[in-house]
Amino acid sequence: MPIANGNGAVRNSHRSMQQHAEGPAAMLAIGTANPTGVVVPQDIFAENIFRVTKSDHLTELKEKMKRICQKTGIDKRHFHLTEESLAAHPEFLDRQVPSLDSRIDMADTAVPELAQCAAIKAIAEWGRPATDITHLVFSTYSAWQAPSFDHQLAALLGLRPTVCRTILSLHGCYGGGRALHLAKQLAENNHGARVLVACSEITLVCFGGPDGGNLIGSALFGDGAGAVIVGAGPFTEGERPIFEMVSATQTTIPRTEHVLGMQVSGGGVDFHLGIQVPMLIGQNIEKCLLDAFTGFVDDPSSSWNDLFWAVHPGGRQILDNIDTELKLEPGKLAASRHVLREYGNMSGATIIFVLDELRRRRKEDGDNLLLPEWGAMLAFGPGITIEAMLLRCPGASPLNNN
Ligand SMILES: CC(C)(COP(=O)(O)OP(=O)(O)OC[C@H]1O[C@@H](n2cnc3c(N)ncnc32)[C@H](O)[C@@H]1OP(=O)(O)O)[C@@H](O)C(=O)NCCC(=O)NCCSC(=O)/C=C/c1ccc(O)cc1
Repeated sequence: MPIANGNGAVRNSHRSMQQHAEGPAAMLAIGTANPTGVVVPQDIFAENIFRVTKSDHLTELKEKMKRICQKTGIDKRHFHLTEESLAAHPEFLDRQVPSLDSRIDMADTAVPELAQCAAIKAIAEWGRPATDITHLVFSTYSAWQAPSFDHQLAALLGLRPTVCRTILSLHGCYGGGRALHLAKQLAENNHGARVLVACSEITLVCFGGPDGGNLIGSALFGDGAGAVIVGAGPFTEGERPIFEMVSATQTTIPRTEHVLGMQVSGGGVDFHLGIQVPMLIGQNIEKCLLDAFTGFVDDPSSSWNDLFWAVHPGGRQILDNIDTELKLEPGKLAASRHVLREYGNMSGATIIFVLDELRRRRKEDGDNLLLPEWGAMLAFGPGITIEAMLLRCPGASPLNNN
């Protein structure tokens, strides 16, 4: 029973949850998933999208789409939307025809189910029952109703009724970074908390026939979901921190709100990716990193190559500009480029794939040999907003702080 104290504040029986945790939060398990139905190789994407949207007569636009696809650094992408479901929803092809309701109907099942696939893998790796999860943070650009996907995912996974749910909507590509940042704060401020982060992104809400404005997004975005279990010490036997989440910041680049964004209309979600996005991110990235890491790393700017890097691969040009601005050695962004190549830009979920790929490479090479001890995680999206996190790979030895 809650008990009011003298100041009117409330003490409840879960006293331990009100205490701070020990040490920084850490990622304890990671899972990812993609729709299995449709995999489109990038070299036939232009032919494919113009055919299925009955746009073959737009020959100049199609040639431009081919040019863009060749520059993306993407080999293939996974999609939920099949040609059969498109045939059943011809309204998806024409932005002028109302289609938001049908898109929401389809997303209502597809988004939480894909999140469930990723979360089941993360929970299995974590090794504890789903009912031990105390908080859920769900991020997606497809949430348009309440109760929402956080509620559905909690039911699908059998989380306890007291799980504290939060849904982040429309953060776009920095949604995964924002969700992890929030999970860090929740885990560190609630003793014993175990936070499930889930990001599930399915392009069906923004799918449309090619027009002058949506070529870039259409050439880049793919479908995927990622899940991470976040917790801080004391760790239970069997819990193994993968990446410690040492410090985190969010920065908005001033006067760039018009450059990158999305807009809901009766015809679905339109996105706008300004041509200046890669340049703006490149120009601002070092200052943002210095703000995030000063005080935690000695003279961080002298040592960008001493870090491992988990960067959201928003587009090939963005990765190239970060390489150039930070003078990174070849291969520093290999995990990001790998994820971009294999899956495209899955918006907020992508950063979780990059973290998973980094830890896979670390494992393959024998714990900690390939990766430096300290690393940087970066995610960007509308705002332009940059989420930065300083990560640390703990030693390979088992951790048991009980
Ligand atoms: C791979 C790209 C697309 C092309 O490579 P390139 O080296 O710049 O190649 P080119 O300079 O030869 O450009 C090819 C063509 O594309 C055109 N183009 C080149 N960027 C553009 C352009 N943003 N516009 C419109 N034409 C262009 C360019 O003008 C050119 O046209 P053309 O001369 O007719 O062949 C490259 O520019 C690139 O990586 N751009 C970054 C893309 C980008 O902003 N990504 C989003 C980052 S933020 C994020 O991840 C998600 C946000 C999000 C938001 C909403 C959501 O719903 C979900 C998510």
